[in-house]
Amino acid sequence: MPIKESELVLNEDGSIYHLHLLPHQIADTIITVGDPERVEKVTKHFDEIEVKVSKREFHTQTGSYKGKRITVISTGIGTDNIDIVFNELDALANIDLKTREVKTALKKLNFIRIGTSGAIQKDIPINSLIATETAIGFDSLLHFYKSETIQDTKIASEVLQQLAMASFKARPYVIKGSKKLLKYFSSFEEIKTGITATNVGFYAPQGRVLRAELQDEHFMQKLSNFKYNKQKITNLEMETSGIYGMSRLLGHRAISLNAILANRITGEFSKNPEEIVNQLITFTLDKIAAF
Ligand SMILES: O=P(O)(O)O[C@H]1O[C@H](CO)[C@@H](O)[C@H]1O
Ligand SMILES: O=c1cc[nH]c(=O)[nH]1
Repeated sequence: MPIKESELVLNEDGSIYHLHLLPHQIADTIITVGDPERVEKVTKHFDEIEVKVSKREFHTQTGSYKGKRITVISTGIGTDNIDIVFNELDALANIDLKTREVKTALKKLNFIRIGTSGAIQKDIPINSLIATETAIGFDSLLHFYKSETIQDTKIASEVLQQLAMASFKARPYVIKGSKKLLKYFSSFEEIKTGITATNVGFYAPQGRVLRAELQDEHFMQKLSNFKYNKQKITNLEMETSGIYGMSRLLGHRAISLNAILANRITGEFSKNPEEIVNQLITFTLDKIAAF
């Protein structure tokens, strides 16, 4: 059955609705970044760029780095955008946009997030790098998909219990990244592995107070005290759970690489965020080229 026009939405030129891309414009290896301006900071290292398309916060460039074809796309902030970006990239790879039928041979894409994050353990320094082994989602994106079989419900129940979360908040879900990509990227000494918590905002959802009061003033303390099999939650950001969830649902591989800009326990913020983000960019590109 062809997918209806209201579900698989295409623009007049046949491109996919929000990303405005055509199937041949994406590579099998895709770097996601939050900030649209970070796309060029990655592709300035490329040997050549063949595609440049921008719509809303979704800026895409495809080209090659040391002979490897790579797409770089900005997602903007949050797992709501991840829902759009991952469904549309998967559609470009795995749905025939002319017949509107799912292809019989499905492609497995490799997703690598180059993002920024805040550490919630004292011993994780600012300007260090963390590869996410396990993501804890405080957003509710995955609950809207049939996803029970891909979730780690044991860790999720522990989170619910140890954090004593109010029942009106979304139930946390837990998803692992790609074992293969984690093994590869964490084999380099520049990067450590960790458990990343993803939440729906930068302020109260990450325990920050400017003027508005927190519903649960102990949330951050409970998050940094959380323990599962001696492992602690290392860092907080806003996309990884969605990226891991959508990748698993759609049969792709994903790894989230985080440049630590803030340490929420010591109260420090990087004096030169650009420098550590650039280090993560060159680290990632070189490792992708050698993969
Ligand atoms: O630097 P990016 O990749 O956007 O990632 C982090 O920074 C943003 C918040 O400042 C959120 O998107 C968070 O996940
Ligand atoms: O503390 C931080 C730093 C970067 N990005 C986040 O989401 N949180």
